[in-house]
Amino acid sequence: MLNKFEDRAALMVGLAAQVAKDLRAALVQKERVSIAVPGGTTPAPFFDILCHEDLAWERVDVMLTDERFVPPTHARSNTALINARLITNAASSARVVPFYQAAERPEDVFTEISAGIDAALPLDICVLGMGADMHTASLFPDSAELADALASDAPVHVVRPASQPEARLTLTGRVLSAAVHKYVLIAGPEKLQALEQAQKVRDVMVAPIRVVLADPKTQVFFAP
Ligand SMILES: O=C(O)[C@H](O)[C@@H](O)[C@H](O)[C@H](O)COP(=O)(O)O
Repeated sequence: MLNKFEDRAALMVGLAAQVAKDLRAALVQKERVSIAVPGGTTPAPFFDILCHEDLAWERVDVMLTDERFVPPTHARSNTALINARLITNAASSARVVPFYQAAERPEDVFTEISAGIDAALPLDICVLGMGADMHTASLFPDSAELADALASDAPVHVVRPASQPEARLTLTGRVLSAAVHKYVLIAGPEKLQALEQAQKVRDVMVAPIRVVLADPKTQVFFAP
């Protein structure tokens, strides 16, 4: 389902209201609730609104959908992004599930990070971004590891997409598609065009966003 908003401010308010509603409903049913959120340049205004929602954040596990394997001091760190913009104000008591640990290579800390993520699964809510190349999380069409990252039984996978400057850790296709509530947050005409293309393409290797688009319950939140 496509939820179109008149502008980006309304988009971010609309998605924050939906996610807060889902969190509150899940918190009535479960002791702990888990949510995965994207990095990148789009979601920060969404985080700025969601972080003020009055709910039992101390019972919420927050994780990324993917992380560039760079330290939190790095300008491209998604961990730094959510620590600054989401894990603050009312949401400061949420528990962040680590996606980064200092190491030469992500493979060196994979077991520990994977175990921490696994303990917080299945996801109650997953908010995903999407690139103009129809990637989502760090499931990129130009990644030699894509087939394994889609099929893996592990919760995360190390990928080294040709188009990206650093190695990445991404939630696997299985984890993303198993989330109870799935949302895709996109803005701008280029992303809408990519979405329309992804809905025509049947091959998840060409359009990795199909890991969630294939589920008719997935909701897309869009503004021009
Ligand atoms: O690490 C990342 O970059 C994100 O998690 C990634 O999956 C992002 O959602 C898309 O690349 C869209 O990024 P933009 O929002 O910057 O267009």
